[in-house]
Amino acid sequence: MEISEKRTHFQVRTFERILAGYAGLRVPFARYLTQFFKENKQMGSKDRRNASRLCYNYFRLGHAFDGATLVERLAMAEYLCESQSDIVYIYKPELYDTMSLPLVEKIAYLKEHADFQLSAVNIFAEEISPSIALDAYLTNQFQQPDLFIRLKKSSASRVKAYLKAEDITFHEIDAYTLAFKNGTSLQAHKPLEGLFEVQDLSSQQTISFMQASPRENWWDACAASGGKALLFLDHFPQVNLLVSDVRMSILKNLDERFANAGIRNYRKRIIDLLADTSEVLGAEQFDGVILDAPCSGSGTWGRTPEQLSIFRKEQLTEFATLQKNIVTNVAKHVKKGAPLIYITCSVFAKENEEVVAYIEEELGFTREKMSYLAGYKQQADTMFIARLIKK
Ligand SMILES: C[S@@+](CC[C@H](N)C(=O)[O-])C[C@H]1O[C@@H](n2cnc3c(N)ncnc32)[C@H](O)[C@@H]1O
Repeated sequence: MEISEKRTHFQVRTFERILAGYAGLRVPFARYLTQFFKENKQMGSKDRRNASRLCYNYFRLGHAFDGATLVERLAMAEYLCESQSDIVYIYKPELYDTMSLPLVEKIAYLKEHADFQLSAVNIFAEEISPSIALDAYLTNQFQQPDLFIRLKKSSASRVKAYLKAEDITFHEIDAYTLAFKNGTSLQAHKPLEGLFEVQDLSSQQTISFMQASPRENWWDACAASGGKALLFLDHFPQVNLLVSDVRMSILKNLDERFANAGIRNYRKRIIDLLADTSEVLGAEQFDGVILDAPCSGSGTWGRTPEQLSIFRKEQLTEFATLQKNIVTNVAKHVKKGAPLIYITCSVFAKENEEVVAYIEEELGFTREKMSYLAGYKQQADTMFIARLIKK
């Protein structure tokens, strides 16, 4: 399409208006944007797509080029995130010719010619675990992660045949895991209903840390809407599972998802893991506990890049304290010799390795294994998982 200065300026004005309205708010940007579009019904779908792209690209810059103007920063973000952009053509024409280079080369180019510092993207870079390949992780923040689905064993070939017939592009990670470019809409395809779960690749990979035997009693202590619980029951259908969360509303979503998956046999409780858990559980102990703890979510900031600008340092300490308090309560309900599976979607050592050290030193567990699920290598989220055995 021909480059129109007038159209581009208009897009930039809209972008500025959206950002000005979001300043100081601490809600997820996606929620704010949906509201903005509702209040601006004159915007067509193309305008909305464009505005969304500019904002998300802008957020991906984090704190890099903090001293530059808003429009200069937007142009830099467009340069790094896209291979073509009218905004770069108009506001940073000197960069336009190198736009189609691979991302790593564009980063190298900006380092040399524009004093770009990759570590400025995430001002908490020092907190990121040494087990994460920092440059690869930060570079990956400039790309939107893929959409992943998990297929039911019984319907995997049916789903793949349908996708091929409908010409929907996907990448097969393994027999039951498919990746799609983000923005692919599968919800609209009625024949696929109930045949898959949307679940990030790293989240799917957590199953390799959970071995369970039939008739064992397990507890998913932060079940939310049941992503991990569904995965777990898919692999270990004969296990008795208790699911709990502090939020009643999210457990309603879990009920719906379990019903759609045909799972009826499970126990469900509302449990605040910061309160006295014996009020609900008594002295009950489990053959295995999954603790997918509340965390900064920094391993998923590729999907919520606004966090690079709005996350505060105090929050990291608050999360680490919360995690230690929660795990102290949960640990009492693990049988001797049984596993506690500790999971976060964070890349910060304070929420991961340091919590694992606390569990070992203060709560009487031995670490069997721990690992980062390095989603940044596969356009997915990054997660942390540890398997600890009660002594
Ligand atoms: C990372 S999410 C769990 C995601 C879920 N396991 C899944 O796979 O979709 C963490 C959950 O911990 C819950 N949570 C936060 N504080 C809690 C508390 N004090 N007691 C119990 N659950 C809590 C949140 O409501 C949230 O649903």
